[in-house]
Amino acid sequence: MPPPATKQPMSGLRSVKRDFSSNSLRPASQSSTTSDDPIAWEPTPPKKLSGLEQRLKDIQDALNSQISSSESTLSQSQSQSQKRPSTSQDPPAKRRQLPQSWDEKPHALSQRSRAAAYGASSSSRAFGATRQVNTNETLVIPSATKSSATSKPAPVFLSQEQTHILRLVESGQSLFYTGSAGAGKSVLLREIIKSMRKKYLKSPDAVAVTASTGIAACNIGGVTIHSFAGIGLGTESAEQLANKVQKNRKATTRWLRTKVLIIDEVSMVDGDLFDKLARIGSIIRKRPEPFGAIQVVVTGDFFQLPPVNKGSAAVKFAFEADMWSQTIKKTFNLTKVFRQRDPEFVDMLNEMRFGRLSDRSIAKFKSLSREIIYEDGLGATELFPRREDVERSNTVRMGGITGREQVYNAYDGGTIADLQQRDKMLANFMAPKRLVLKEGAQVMLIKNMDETLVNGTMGKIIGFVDPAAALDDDAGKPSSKGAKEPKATASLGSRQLLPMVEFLQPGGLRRQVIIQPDTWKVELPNGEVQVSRTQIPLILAWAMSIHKSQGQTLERVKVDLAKVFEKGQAYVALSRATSLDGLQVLHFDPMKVQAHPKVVEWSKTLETVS
Ligand SMILES: Nc1ncnc2c1ncn2[C@@H]1O[C@H](COP(=O)(O)OP(=O)(O)OP(=O)(O)O)[C@@H](O)[C@H]1O
Repeated sequence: MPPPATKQPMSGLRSVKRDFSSNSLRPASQSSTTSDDPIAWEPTPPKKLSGLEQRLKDIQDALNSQISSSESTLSQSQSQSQKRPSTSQDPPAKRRQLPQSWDEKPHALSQRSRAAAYGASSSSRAFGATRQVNTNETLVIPSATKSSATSKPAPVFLSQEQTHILRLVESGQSLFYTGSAGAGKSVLLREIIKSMRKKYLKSPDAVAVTASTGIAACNIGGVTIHSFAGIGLGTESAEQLANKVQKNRKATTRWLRTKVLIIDEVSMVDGDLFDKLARIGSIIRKRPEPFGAIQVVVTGDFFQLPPVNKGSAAVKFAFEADMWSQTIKKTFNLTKVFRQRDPEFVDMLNEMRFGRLSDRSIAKFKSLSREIIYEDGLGATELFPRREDVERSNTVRMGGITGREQVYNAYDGGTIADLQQRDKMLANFMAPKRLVLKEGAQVMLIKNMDETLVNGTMGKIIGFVDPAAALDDDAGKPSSKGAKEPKATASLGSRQLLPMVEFLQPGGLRRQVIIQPDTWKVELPNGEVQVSRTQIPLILAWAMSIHKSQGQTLERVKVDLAKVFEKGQAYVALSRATSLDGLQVLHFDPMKVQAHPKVVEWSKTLETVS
């Protein structure tokens, strides 16, 4: 029998590919210690591995090989079907030795901490105890038992649609591209930024990377559009703002040197602001064209979060700006959805995006109120509209575990002198100023580390490692290169314990990693670092704000729609999930998932070309 035809997950109006012209658009310590000292890490890690970093790498490598060997032990005692089939071509297993100090401290610690982290479970599986609950109202997701140090997902290749847009940008076209949540807008944007920076290699400040909000800007390594433009809050008229910019040498230079202006998350850019920016560009660059003839590349999804409302004034979207159609010469809609593979879920989300839910989808969303038990012990991330709810939820969960605790205070830097503005900008970083971690805490990685450890990967703290002690045990011994490295700790600064996390990867694979601090920067196109933060790239992940979740891909999501108040919020929250099985929705109400009428109307004016 031929296999049933599989449906390709596509975004809304998926039978058509849109390519519309502007004309059609309307305008580890031994005891329970808590360290609270600031971390004195250097903001920029050295390229060459220092002695300490090399030691951490050795520990990590040894840990990886240990995971592999423990997996084979586990496999033997379990079903043969879980074994990786071995072939005669398999290379012999390479045995790595843990440094002596690791055996004495972190490894022993890791055994203890697992017991603490996973409660009564004596299972050798790291992710929690199993629960034999399976009723009609409960979904039980069994835990996988595999471990992995090196699992690699397929590399991402741009789709034809994405490549086409990239080529147009490379040819100098000003354009806007959109697409539903998970259609690969951010992936494409990263390629566009890379390519544009390569194109203007000799004048790095020619490429201005901006976004509507600080969080979105941080996600793409750029600045807010306000910051780029040098307009403060931007409340004055375009002429007054241009005057202000002209008095600011740095801001004027930025406007003059920019050849490509990238604006991400445009749904949150106010229409009046768009017009003002277009006009300021003309004035500063003394060119009549909008933005003074800078190539403008805009992306975002107007069905997601709208501009922040100014009091009682009606929302004005960027596509309503007078200058929109004069600036944007081509508009594209990415039609293939990557985040969700299940066509039913993709269709449900698209119906929600357009505010046209079928009875079937409503019934399906309502059925998602069931409890989900993840037997590997990693729960869903609950998404809340308000930050206070996020903090309360994470604090309550932290209070419920008894593992050892470590406090990491971020090291902040940058050129901004205005303390209020600096604090505001720092608050946009995903990394908090003060990060409290505990053994057993559910965490999310907030940096891409490699192909499998990416922003959004979930895990649990299984212990804290003292890398400096590991080095001291060998102090005075020659390094692999023969040189003594007694001062290697200087590259990391303090002797603070580093968290060891067991991450859960696609397919249930587990991976243990020691997490080192990382640095986030808000950088102007000329390389000036306005603010920077060095912190451990982890956040507590029992709860997260919907605002911060924008742009994220999450496997386990819980949303209580009773708390959602803004149009687009429900769509953003629910579309973070990769599957229906990993999504719990409480108080589903079709009224809560309305699309903004202006956006629905606007989307109808878009010309479609097959
Ligand atoms: N060409 C591609 N091939 C395979 N996977 C892709 C491709 N493009 C994007 N993805 C994957 O799809 C997921 C969603 O991508 P991305 O975050 O870029 O979507 P988005 O349109 O920006 O979503 P949102 O609007 O929700 O922020 C990511 O996991 C990403 O790795």
